[in-house]
Amino acid sequence: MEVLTTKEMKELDRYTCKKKGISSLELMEIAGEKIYKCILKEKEIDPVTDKIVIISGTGNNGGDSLVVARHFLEENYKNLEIILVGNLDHLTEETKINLKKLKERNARIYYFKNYDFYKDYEKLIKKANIIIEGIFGIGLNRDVEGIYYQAIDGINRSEAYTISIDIPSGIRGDNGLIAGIAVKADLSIIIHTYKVGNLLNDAKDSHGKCKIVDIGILEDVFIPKQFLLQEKDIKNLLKKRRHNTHKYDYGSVLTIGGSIGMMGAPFMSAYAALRSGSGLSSIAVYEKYLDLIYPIYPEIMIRPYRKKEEFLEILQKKEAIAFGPGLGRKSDFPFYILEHLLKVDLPIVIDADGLYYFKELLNKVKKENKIVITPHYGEMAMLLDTTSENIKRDPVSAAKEFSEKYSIIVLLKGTTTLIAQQDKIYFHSLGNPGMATAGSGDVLTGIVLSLLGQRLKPIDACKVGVSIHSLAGNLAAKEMGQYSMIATDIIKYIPKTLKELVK
Ligand SMILES: NC(=O)C1=CN([C@@H]2O[C@H](COP(=O)(O)OP(=O)(O)OC[C@H]3O[C@@H](n4cnc5c(N)ncnc54)[C@H](OP(=O)(O)O)[C@@H]3O)[C@@H](O)[C@H]2O)[C@@H](O)CC1
Ligand SMILES: [K+]
Repeated sequence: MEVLTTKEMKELDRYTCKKKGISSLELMEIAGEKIYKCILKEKEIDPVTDKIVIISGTGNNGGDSLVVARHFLEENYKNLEIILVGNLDHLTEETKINLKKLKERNARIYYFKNYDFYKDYEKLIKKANIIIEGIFGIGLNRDVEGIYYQAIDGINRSEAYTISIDIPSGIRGDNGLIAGIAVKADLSIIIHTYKVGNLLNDAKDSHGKCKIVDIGILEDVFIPKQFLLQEKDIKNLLKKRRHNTHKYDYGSVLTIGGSIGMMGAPFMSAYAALRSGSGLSSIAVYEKYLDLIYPIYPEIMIRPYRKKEEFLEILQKKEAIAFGPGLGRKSDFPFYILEHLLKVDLPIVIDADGLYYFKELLNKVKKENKIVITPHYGEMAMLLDTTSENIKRDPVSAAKEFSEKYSIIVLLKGTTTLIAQQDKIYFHSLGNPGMATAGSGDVLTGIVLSLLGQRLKPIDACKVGVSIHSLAGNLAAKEMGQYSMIATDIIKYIPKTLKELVK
């Protein structure tokens, strides 16, 4: 399923109208009807006892909500009030026409034009047990203030079941950030497909359940570049094992990492790799730190190195490398190691402190390198010499531009994780907030490492890797709860996840 920018969505609206020979009013009519039907499918509403308030803005999102209102009215829903928020001079043509149609049907319409109306607004909302809001859609272009702020605040104070049209009002369509305040919906009915703002940053905390409605948008000349990853997209990428195989067929993988106080990180990566199917999994650790290791997992080999020759020896027969978990930033040796790794033809996943060394060696990256980097927003900001706030504002461009510039895959971790391969972006949105816990990233690194070692293409290793990580994380959250789950719990549920995925 593709993910659109707001600009692309608007262009497709226009294109569809032109190609089908319909007006944007007619397209709004289709949207309104589909939204109305979707509401009734999702929520049982009694025409006599339920109290519905529909809150409309002056733009076309409001227009959609007014069409919905008309359908309720025509189907004899008795307790229906409509509140129009904003200056009537700003009504779009389509919204103006739909308002007129409601007036002709004697709908109960109220106007929230200034602060004086707030008390009445509160009263109306208090009575409602269902709110449908179309204050702002993807046309939101600045912070929410004044009566708009009050309108949204009122909705959030009420206990009514809240339905947002296209996107909860106050969420920015292109980055999912809250513009001062945003509706907290129970259900969001998204028109045509996900827009970027339906997925990133604050989106998940405001949308509630998401439903998509098809309004017949035409995409015949549109080449999508952004996609939402779904379970079906990764299902066939992992094959059943053949009998006539041995451990080297599943890859011998190596995690390079560990330093004082951070020995758990490479262990989690190496162990997650084993649980994800690697034939052999080793840790390369600087000899100085050897005494700090307590070998908790007997299946993992520990390979100390002191000099370059010893390190080269360890690399033999390895299929893939993870560079960075718990590596620290105190020594220069990792520079030499990474410099060497960039010269040999091995897939490599770079995470955590490894990214700090990688930044210094960016000029040595070659097109033929198979590199995956797995930064979170803070690490992406470090790589781009900017702030996390800037990355939040436009994570898609940050990941895309970095991937394009260095011909590497950027797996940018967040509430929705992005995987950028040049100009193509995959959104992955299945995890849960319990996964924001120490070592969770090391586990992801280990899973991706394992899949690279099993010779999946780097892009597929990322797609499958984030999916295994989140699905295992969701199982961990189910049993341990989001507060208590820890990174090793995610590893614990990799087996169950893989059993489901490879059938
Ligand atoms: N064919 C169609 O037309 C179809 C349309 N569709 C629907 O249209 C929606 C997009 O509609 P839209 O572009 O009219 O903008 P919308 O989201 O309603 O915003 C309203 C206006 O508010 C203003 N404004 C912005 N920020 C503000 C702020 N902070 N505080 C105060 N005012 C602010 C700004 O106007 P401005 O003041 O900048 O002139 C903006 O234009 C889309 O989400 C979908 O629901 C679909 O049904 C498909 C068919
Ligand atoms: K809305």
